[in-house]
Amino acid sequence: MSKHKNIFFLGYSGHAYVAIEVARANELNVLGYFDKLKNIQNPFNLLYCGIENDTEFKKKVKNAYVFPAIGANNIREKLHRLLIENNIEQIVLIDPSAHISNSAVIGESTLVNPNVSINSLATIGNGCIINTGSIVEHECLIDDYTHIAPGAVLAGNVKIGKNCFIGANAVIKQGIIIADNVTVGAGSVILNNITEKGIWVGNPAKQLLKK
Ligand SMILES: CC(=O)SCCNC(=O)CCNC(=O)[C@H](O)C(C)(C)COP(=O)(O)OP(=O)(O)OC[C@H]1O[C@@H](n2cnc3c(N)ncnc32)[C@H](O)[C@@H]1OP(=O)(O)O
Repeated sequence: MSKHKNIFFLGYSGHAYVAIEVARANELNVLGYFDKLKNIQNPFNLLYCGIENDTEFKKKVKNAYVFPAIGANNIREKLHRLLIENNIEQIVLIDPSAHISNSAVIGESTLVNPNVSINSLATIGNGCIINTGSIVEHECLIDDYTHIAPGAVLAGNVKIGKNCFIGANAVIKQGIIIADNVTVGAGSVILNNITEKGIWVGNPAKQLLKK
């Protein structure tokens, strides 16, 4: 049972659209959004509430959750830190179609999209995105602000650092450890540990070194 019935969003574009629908699937009432600019398309007819760092922000979001719904890991991290600094109520948004083991732990302000599976004893940090249809197997550890894109598969005991992006349909072999700030390309297959930040692509994945 959620403590509040209402929620505001930080950000209102593609990624937020999915998060808003997940919130509604959890019977939360979406009151509006904060962003730098008003979204002209406004597909969900939401109220524009201004920017999140004005002096009235805390007052405006009283008695509601606030969810940082920005795809870029570094911006989502900033917004999550703003929520902590202002002692604002956070929530984990999990689509009802996701399978979450009772022994899994999921941090605040993380979004779990439709048809995800998170298995036994997996631990997921704060402000992560576990995107549509991805699989997080037993005992995986995913650190804060990491995005697991649609269809990616993390086999058992995989450890992924902070601020990583694991591309759509990537596969990470069991037991692999990935450092902070790593990007894995769409469809790539990781068979060895990645110990430094950078971009890895292909099968088996190799570091992408820009010319
Ligand atoms: C709901 C959502 O939409 S969530 C978002 C889901 N999106 C994704 O998963 C996309 C993930 N992004 C990628 O795969 C990107 O291609 C990245 C981040 C790996 C690389 O992007 P860039 O740095 O712009 O690389 P760029 O496109 O210049 O390609 C550089 C080289 O890497 C190769 N390459 C790029 N991506 C991949 C990949 N996924 N697998 C294999 N090779 C790749 C390119 O073919 C190119 O090779 P070349 O130099 O021999 O021609």
